[in-house]
Amino acid sequence: MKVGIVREGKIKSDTRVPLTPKQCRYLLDRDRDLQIFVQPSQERCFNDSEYQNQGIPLTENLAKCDLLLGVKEVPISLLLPNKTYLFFSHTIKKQPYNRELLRSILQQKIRLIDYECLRDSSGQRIIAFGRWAGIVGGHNAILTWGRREGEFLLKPMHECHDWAEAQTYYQNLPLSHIKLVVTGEGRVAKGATEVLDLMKIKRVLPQAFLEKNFNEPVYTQLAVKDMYRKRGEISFDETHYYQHPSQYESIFEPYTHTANIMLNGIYWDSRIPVFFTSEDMKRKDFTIRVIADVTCDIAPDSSIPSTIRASSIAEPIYGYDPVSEKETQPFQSHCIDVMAVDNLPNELPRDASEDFGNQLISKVWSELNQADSRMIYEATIALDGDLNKPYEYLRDYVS
Ligand SMILES: NC(=O)c1ccc[n+]([C@@H]2O[C@H](COP(=O)([O-])OP(=O)(O)OC[C@H]3O[C@@H](n4cnc5c(N)ncnc54)[C@H](O)[C@@H]3O)[C@@H](O)[C@H]2O)c1
Repeated sequence: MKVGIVREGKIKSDTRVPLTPKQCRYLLDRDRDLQIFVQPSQERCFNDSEYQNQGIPLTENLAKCDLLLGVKEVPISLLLPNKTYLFFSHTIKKQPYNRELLRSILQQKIRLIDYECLRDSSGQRIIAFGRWAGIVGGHNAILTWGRREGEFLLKPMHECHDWAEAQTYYQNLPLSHIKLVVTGEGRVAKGATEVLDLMKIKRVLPQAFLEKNFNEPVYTQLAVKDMYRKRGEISFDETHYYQHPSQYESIFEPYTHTANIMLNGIYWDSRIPVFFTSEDMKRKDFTIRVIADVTCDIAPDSSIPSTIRASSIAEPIYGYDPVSEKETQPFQSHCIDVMAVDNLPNELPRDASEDFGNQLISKVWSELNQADSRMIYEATIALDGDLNKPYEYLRDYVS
């Protein structure tokens, strides 16, 4: 098999890679029939010479490759027809901004396998950058609070050499008695709580978070049962909830009167209740002043109405005025600060890429070589110029 690693084209400053130079070498040493080529790039967190030093040839033209690996969406103008591509396509929620991309993939008879759709037999995603998004999201939430309150300046993660350096700043942060609520229990939420634990922010149960005053910074983490209830019922059936989220309503409101900081780490789609509305955000007793929205769906199709755009690593924070519902300068007392960077793992690209490549090698690589792999079939959105069966529901989106 001939594999090509494409140069990232969507966000040039996205420096992540699907396989590090050493991981390429590892794979080559174990498979004589494998060849790997890398498109040169000035931007990658692993530079061209690091690939060359591992004996991986650089080439602009990847036309000879069977499988092309990227991270973010490959721009339409760079797609090669009739190839197999593996990248995050952000099409499965019918995202309007990627409709043309999927159309073009179909027209060019490209086989598209999406990392986001690779799942194990229990339906769990098996490869993701989520933990790193959570780690950087947790860091940025506290960084934003420190700047907003003028309490301290935390070095931005992307200015740290690596994750190990960032951790050295967590020991003695002069944090006031904040209350921070983390939503979700997946990779993002776990990464975020890793940071909060390292900062020695005390973890408390949701009920204590709502009812007690603390003389130290605290956080709580909410599972789905803490965030939703079936309309007209008290008991909560998680299996039923996941099957029919639209029959449920949010019970997040008490946290909007209690928390200072919210870190959103759930998966969300339009069937799922929103946490609060823009009207709720206008209320005087809405205490949340910093929202680190790692989930980062853009309003109005978002669980958080103040996420009106994605922000960038260079300028991660914007203000949101709840009265005008418009963007403002950050760090103003009457406004809420929003951190909505949509490529957070790229603040720690080497750590995140290495972790991602390890997951790709250990959980996916052998499946790619099996013609009848169920895992690959179910993650294949397009092939032979048509939608794959599990993605038939995208027909109206592309037609
Ligand atoms: N901003 C970024 O750079 C960035 C990077 C990676 C991931 N993300 C986003 O973060 C979100 C979470 O990613 P993850 O890797 O933690 O996913 P995950 O699958 O590991 O976890 C998702 C969590 O969301 C919650 N959840 C799932 N279904 C839900 C539902 N129907 N209703 C309410 N909550 C539900 C659960 O707590 C679950 O554990 C995704 O939307 C992902 O796209 C953002």
